Amino acid sequence: MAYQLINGKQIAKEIRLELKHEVEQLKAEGLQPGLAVILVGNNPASETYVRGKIRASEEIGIHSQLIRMNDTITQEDLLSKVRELNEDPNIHGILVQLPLPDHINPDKVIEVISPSKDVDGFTPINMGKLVIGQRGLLPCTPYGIMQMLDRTGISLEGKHAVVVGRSNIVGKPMAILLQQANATVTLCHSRTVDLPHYTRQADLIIAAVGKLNLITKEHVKPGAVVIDVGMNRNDAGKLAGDVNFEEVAPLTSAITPVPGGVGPMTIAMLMKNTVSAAKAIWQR
Ligand SMILES: NC(=O)C1=CN([C@@H]2O[C@H](COP(=O)(O)OP(=O)(O)OC[C@H]3O[C@@H](n4cnc5c(N)ncnc54)[C@H](OP(=O)(O)O)[C@@H]3O)[C@@H](O)[C@H]2O)C=CC1
Ligand SMILES: Nc1nc(=O)c2c([nH]1)NC[C@@H]1CN(c3ccc(C(=O)N[C@@H](CCC(=O)O)C(=O)O)cc3)C=[N+]21
Ligand SMILES: [Mg+2]
Repeated sequence: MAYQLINGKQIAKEIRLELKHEVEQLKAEGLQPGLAVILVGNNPASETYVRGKIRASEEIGIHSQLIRMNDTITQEDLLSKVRELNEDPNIHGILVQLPLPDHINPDKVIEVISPSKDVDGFTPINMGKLVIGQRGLLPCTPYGIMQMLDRTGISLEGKHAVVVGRSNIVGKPMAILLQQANATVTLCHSRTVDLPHYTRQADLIIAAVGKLNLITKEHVKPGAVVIDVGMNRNDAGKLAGDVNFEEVAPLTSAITPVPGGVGPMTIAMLMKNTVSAAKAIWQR
């Protein structure tokens, strides 16, 4: 069966181009959006992702500042840095790259980020707004997936969406957004008994676990749409998702690849949130 390969890389490129034009206009009016990225330590995966974020900012014309901190830094010093950025008028978006070293409590760090500069959408205020349906900054990965589905013309109304993974940064906000788009949502996790029983009923599967090849052909109903959030390394050391692409893709009506699917959308939405934050802060 022919399936549609959802080209997240291309959709993300289009969004970045739209943002570039918007930033050109804002700059002409005297506003340059600014993003600060804090990277603690030198985890190689984090280095790659942060580089992607800085590169996208430069391309769009967003002022970016990369703040590197040693992994021996104290939690208090990290909190002070965030508070300083909260007060910096040239910075409209603050992102603290996760994961953080074990001696730092990520919840404490996220909590001090000003909600109006929280371009990850991770603060309790923005998470709370999401849950009660108020406008706020949305978490980039679920937001990017919603944009990707929308721009691909995949409707959600009345569909059964099964989200696998319940993290605060992907699975949980994803389930909320899908439900707000009138899908019927099932949220699965590591204690789910008989995962394929649920995923086989899905019109849309969102796999956000972090386990190579977790989703096989036995998990998928013919014609389903499959979105792969996972970022894993396979035996050959290559990036691969949670979905066994080779065997699953022919069963689907549409599927995202890894790389080139959800990842680039996440970065595009970070850029979108930074522009939105800049406009909102500027207007008040
Ligand atoms: N492309 C992108 O832009 C992004 C990709 N990622 C990637 O997505 C993946 C998930 O990230 P994240 O949400 O942060 O990960 P977490 O590790 O925080 O969460 C993983 C979730 O998967 C669940 N889980 C674990 N094993 C199973 C299983 N066998 N069956 C069903 N559910 C299971 C866990 O359940 P429980 O709650 O019970 O522990 C948990 O809810 C990772 O590969 C990450 O690298 C993440 C962010 C952005
Ligand atoms: N505060 C915070 N915010 C995040 O948004 C955040 C985070 N911490 N910690 C880690 C996860 C992971 N994440 C990704 C972003 C882009 C790609 C991405 O661009 N992936 C490319 C490939 C990149 C490569 O080649 O390695 C792709 O899928 O095509 C992947 C993963 C954001 N995260
Ligand atoms: Mg991807």
